[in-house]
Order: sequence, then structure tokens, then C-alpha cells
Amino acid sequence: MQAAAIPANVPPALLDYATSCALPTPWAEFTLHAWVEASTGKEHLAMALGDLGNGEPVLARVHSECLTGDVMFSQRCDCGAQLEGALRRIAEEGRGIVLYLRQEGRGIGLLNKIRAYRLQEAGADTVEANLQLGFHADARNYELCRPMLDQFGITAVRLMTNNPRKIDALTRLGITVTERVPLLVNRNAHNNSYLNTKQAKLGHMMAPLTSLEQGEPVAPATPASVA
Ligand SMILES: Nc1nc2c(ncn2[C@@H]2O[C@H](COP(=O)(O)OP(=O)(O)OP(=O)(O)O)[C@@H](O)[C@H]2O)c(=O)[nH]1
Ligand SMILES: [Zn+2]
Repeated sequence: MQAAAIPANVPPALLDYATSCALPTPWAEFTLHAWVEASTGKEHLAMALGDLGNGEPVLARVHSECLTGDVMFSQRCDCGAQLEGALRRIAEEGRGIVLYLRQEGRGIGLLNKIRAYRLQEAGADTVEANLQLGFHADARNYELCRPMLDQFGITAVRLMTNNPRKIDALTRLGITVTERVPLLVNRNAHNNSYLNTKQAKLGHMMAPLTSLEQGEPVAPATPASVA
């Protein structure tokens, strides 16, 4: 039997909701939700805590995948500490959500991020490395956030980020960002110039630290805390 044709005026779903489970963490027991992106088959995730659909703005983080930082403890970036900081803060408040988007390497993928790191070892900064590889400085897209937030009836968020593009993107998607909650964690000798480049070239809202010079002793990975 032939499948019924989808009427031309109905946009195709970006995401299919798949399933959920309890996810105990050191800070709280979250609920892990999973979706499948229709066009790529990628699995996107959310960690949710508390009553999210009661109309109060939700403490939220939109986190882009960083395997090296989130899983392998890399100090080249601040991603792992930001993820931990966001989860801790949500646990403290007892309510909130982390959207975990599978757009590794600012959207260029893991292998290309590793290639970009090699170029950075040869002197390029994080933006120049992407451009040398033929990519945009930031190839991410946040449109999936809308159906993910819709799942919980979330229309307004207090967004944990230093990245103005995320605020713009959510606003353009019709989500009200009532507050930006800064997320400044784990600046160290390995990621200091990376963070300075994000501020200078990508518009991130974070003060540059000039006192951390290359070759200085590396600060131990501090427990994540939200500034
Ligand atoms: N191409 C590239 N990607 C990187 C590099 N360092 C980290 N990333 C990626 O950058 C992204 C960082 O994601 P987020 O922490 O959510 O976003 P952000 O733009 O830093 O904004 P906030 O953390 O919200 O302030 C992840 O996808 C990382 O994999 C790099 O040197 N090159
Ligand atoms: Zn990272």
C-alpha cells in the first residue's frame, strides 16, 4: 500500500521524539530525553529537572557536543566545565534543562575539529583554523531547540551562556530569553587564548585574562562553578 502523501503546506518534522529514562548524576536525578533528527539521523538529547511547563522562565543551557571536552577532560576548551556547571546550577535550583545538541566542533564534526586543533598547534587561532579548512568560523544551527523546548511547553528561558548568537537564535525561534546567566568556568593556561579569541572574534561575553601566559604553570581543573 502506498503511504499517504504529505500535504505541501505541512512542513516536515525536524525531529522525532524517541524515548526517555531516569539519569542519576552526582548533582540530581535528571530525566534524559532523546530525539532523532530526521535529515541526519543524529540523536539529540535533553537533561531535564523539575516542572518545566508551568510558565515560569526555565534555567536552560544549549550545549554543543564537545567529545574532547565533555568526555575526555580536555583543557583546550571550557566545554566540560560549562556542562558540569550548568547541571550543578540546575540541581541547586531544582528546575531546568540542558539541551545537548550533536553539533561537534561548532558544527564541523569531530575529525575536522581535530584537524583544526593541529592547525592551532601550528599557530592559527580557533577561527582562522576553521577558515583554513574551508568552513565558517561557526557552522552551528539552533533550529532544533524549538521543537525540543516545545516538547515541555517551554516558551521562556534564563539562558546560561556567554555566546550572544545563542540568545539571538533562540529569540528568532520565538523563545523569550528573560535573562543571560554567565557561565565562566575553568579558564586555564591551555584555553586562555582560545577563550580570548572567542571574545574578540565571535563576540563572546567574557573578560580577557592577559596574565595567563603560555608556559605558565597550568591551573588545576577547578570544580565547576557558575559565575
Ligand atoms: N571548530 C572548533 N570547534 C571547537 C573548538 N573548541 C571547541 N569547539 C567546539 O565549540 C563548541 C562549543 O560549544 P558551546 O560551549 O555550547 O558554545 P559556545 O559558543 O562556547 O557558547 P557558550 O559556552 O554557551 O558560552 C563545541 O561544539 C566544541 O566541540 C575549536 O578549536 N575548533
Ligand atoms: Zn570543547
